[in-house]
Amino acid sequence: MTEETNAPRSLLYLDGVSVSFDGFKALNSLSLVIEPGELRAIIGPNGAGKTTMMDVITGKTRPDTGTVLFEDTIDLTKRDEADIAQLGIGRKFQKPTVFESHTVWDNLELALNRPRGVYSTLFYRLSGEDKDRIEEILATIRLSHRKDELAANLSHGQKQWLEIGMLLAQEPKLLLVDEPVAGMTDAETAETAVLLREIARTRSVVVVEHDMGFIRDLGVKVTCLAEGSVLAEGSIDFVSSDPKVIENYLGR
Ligand SMILES: Nc1ncnc2c1ncn2[C@@H]1O[C@H](COP(=O)(O)OP(=O)(O)OP(=O)(O)O)[C@@H](O)[C@H]1O
Repeated sequence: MTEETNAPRSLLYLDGVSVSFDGFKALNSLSLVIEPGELRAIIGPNGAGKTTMMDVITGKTRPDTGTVLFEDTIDLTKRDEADIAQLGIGRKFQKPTVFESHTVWDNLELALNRPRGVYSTLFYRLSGEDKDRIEEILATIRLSHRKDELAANLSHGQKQWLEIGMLLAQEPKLLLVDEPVAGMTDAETAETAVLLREIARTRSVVVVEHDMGFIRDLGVKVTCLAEGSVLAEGSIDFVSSDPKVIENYLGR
């Protein structure tokens, strides 16, 4: 028995999820469970269904069959994309999309999850609490020393971190991150593993990556997808020594 009896058992629950495009099964009875506070790595060859899985979770694509539940009871297949974002699922696409002509600070301020509407937008003043939250995010994303810099002047890796920070400003319960380290320097890649582990102390994170060194650095449970379903799941050593994974992915 845990003390928090109301806490969800699974944050995200996918069971038997299938999606077809013109008869081709992009997802083929995919089942996956993410626990509250879990950091999970997803690997798999091109076309394995990783992006389609993210699209199903965020409501961009409707599954043909299967169950997709958030916090045990919320049926995500019945919600639209805006609803799902509001429920606390944030998604970081591969390319950074920050406001280049704004400062790092302003990018985070714009992303803060605060009441919207004409009145609140016109008369909104940043509270002390909001400022503290922005400072905290800046520290998490390693950009405190660059807060007054225009986002355009950041390195590619720093732009990725800033966008992660903008998602954190919305306090997601689940953060989906697509190939964050593509194009990063080795130092930025190593730092990103540390950063995501820190973020996962306060929320769940699902990260899709091809960079096996980075996946190893993360040191978390790995799911390998192939042909739209789970091929193998477990520690990186377990998954990377699985003959099916070697044949379908690592050995290619
Ligand atoms: N909107 C669509 N219409 C038709 N086919 C699609 C569509 N979206 C995805 N597919 C197909 O579904 C399969 C799975 O694609 P998906 O993008 O989910 O794979 P992935 O694992 O993310 O691959 P990658 O590592 O290359 O990003 C691919 O064969 C792809 O061509």
